[in-house]
Amino acid sequence: MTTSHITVPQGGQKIVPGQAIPDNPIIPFIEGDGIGIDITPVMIKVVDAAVSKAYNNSKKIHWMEIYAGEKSTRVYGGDVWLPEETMAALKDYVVSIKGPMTTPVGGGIRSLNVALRQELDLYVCLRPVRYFTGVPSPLKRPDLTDMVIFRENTEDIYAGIEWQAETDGAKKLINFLQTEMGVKKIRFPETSGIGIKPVSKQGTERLVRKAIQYAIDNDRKSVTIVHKGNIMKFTEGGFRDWAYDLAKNEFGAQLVDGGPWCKFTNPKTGKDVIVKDAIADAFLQQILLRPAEYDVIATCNLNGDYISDALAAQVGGIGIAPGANLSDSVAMFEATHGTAPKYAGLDKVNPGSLILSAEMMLRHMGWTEAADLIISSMEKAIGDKVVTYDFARLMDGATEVSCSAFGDAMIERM
Ligand SMILES: NC(=O)C1=CN([C@@H]2O[C@H](COP(=O)(O)OP(=O)(O)OC[C@H]3O[C@@H](n4cnc5c(N)ncnc54)[C@H](OP(=O)(O)O)[C@@H]3O)[C@@H](O)[C@H]2O)C=CC1
Ligand SMILES: O=C(O)CCC(=O)C(=O)O
Ligand SMILES: [Mg+2]
Repeated sequence: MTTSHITVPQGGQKIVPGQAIPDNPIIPFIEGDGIGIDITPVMIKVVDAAVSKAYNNSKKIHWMEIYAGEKSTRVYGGDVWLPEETMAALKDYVVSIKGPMTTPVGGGIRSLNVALRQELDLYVCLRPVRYFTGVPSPLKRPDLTDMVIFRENTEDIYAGIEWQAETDGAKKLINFLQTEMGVKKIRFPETSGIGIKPVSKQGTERLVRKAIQYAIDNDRKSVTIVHKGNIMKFTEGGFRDWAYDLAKNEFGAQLVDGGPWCKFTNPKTGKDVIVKDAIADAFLQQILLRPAEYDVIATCNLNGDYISDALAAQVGGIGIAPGANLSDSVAMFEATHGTAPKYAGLDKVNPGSLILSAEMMLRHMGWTEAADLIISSMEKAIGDKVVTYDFARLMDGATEVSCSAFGDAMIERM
């Protein structure tokens, strides 16, 4: 493979796990497809301004562009969507941020986003959902929505283990299921595409452990296991049972009123933490009607994907929904939304989601003063009704600004 399209920035230092974050860390970034070209430079400009202001120029991120997706095919040529040196850099530099990447529907390449999460074993997809005062929302009380989603990021049907209808692979698997496994319920075997949904005890436990620990560390009142275990008994149902077992075995949770809900005392606050569960369809209506009853959410991959966008809509849309993909050693931050192709290159969309993902990154690095500046300046810009099109179309008296002008509006308010 051709290598060395990556230029390591002069004067920057690598973040080394277990050591203090240097004042001049090298942070790899992937620009992203579609609106990546609009939002990524704005994110970098806003973060640089916040860091410079917060630390009086004594700290500075050294950004290192690495490539994946469509830009990678232009830089590396032909079919190179995810170069080896990109994977190596993401592992080696430990903390990174990425724009969205396109995944074609039906045929074509499989999701590069999913490939990154699987290959780096970024098993937690962490997506906090909170309300910013002034953001237009379809709810009467959007401020009651304050949840943190822990979406399992490496397993489930989302992983794409599937065979196209009428191919040798689909025929072979369907034949195996019918002849060796006694399966009689495939309604149209000749024309079925077929997929496999792996959900494991280990995968569930490591995700739920992080969710419960987050509730402890952040004084949250409950963890809700969201699943469809009534129908998919051994995958989603397994997820629910393993999650409850973990709460009991590792955190000492005791049954509430005979169960299945349980609770334990937060060792840091002395308060109760409730561990409960909800079936995914009912959960989706309850978060709209009774959002205050939900707090930390732990769920399988596909449920987490749906819930992320639904919850984001409650607090103003995916234009400001941030996220992180985490393993025990690597953290890769990214927006919840996709490449929104119809807006690509128009300098129009909301850069808030990627900027708030960078805010999570700064907090992860312990650069809380810069993170706080990002939050406060975004609150001020929205409070002044200086917003991008997505908010402006729902707000009375708003000043609609471009993607880059919204970044500038934040910087002016730091
Ligand atoms: N992690 C990743 O990289 C992700 C990648 N994708 C990929 O992105 C591609 C497009 O997916 P699609 O389903 O259209 O979903 P998108 O999230 O890209 O866009 C859907 C709609 O959400 C709104 N939106 C998205 N981003 C913003 C923003 N920054 N500011 C304001 N509004 C925004 C727009 O709404 P409106 O039209 O109302 O203005 C847009 O049309 C697909 O290939 C998909 O696979 C999808 C999700 C995540
Ligand atoms: O990989 C993709 O294209 C979609 C990913 C997605 O929707 C998500 O991560 O929320
Ligand atoms: Mg999604």
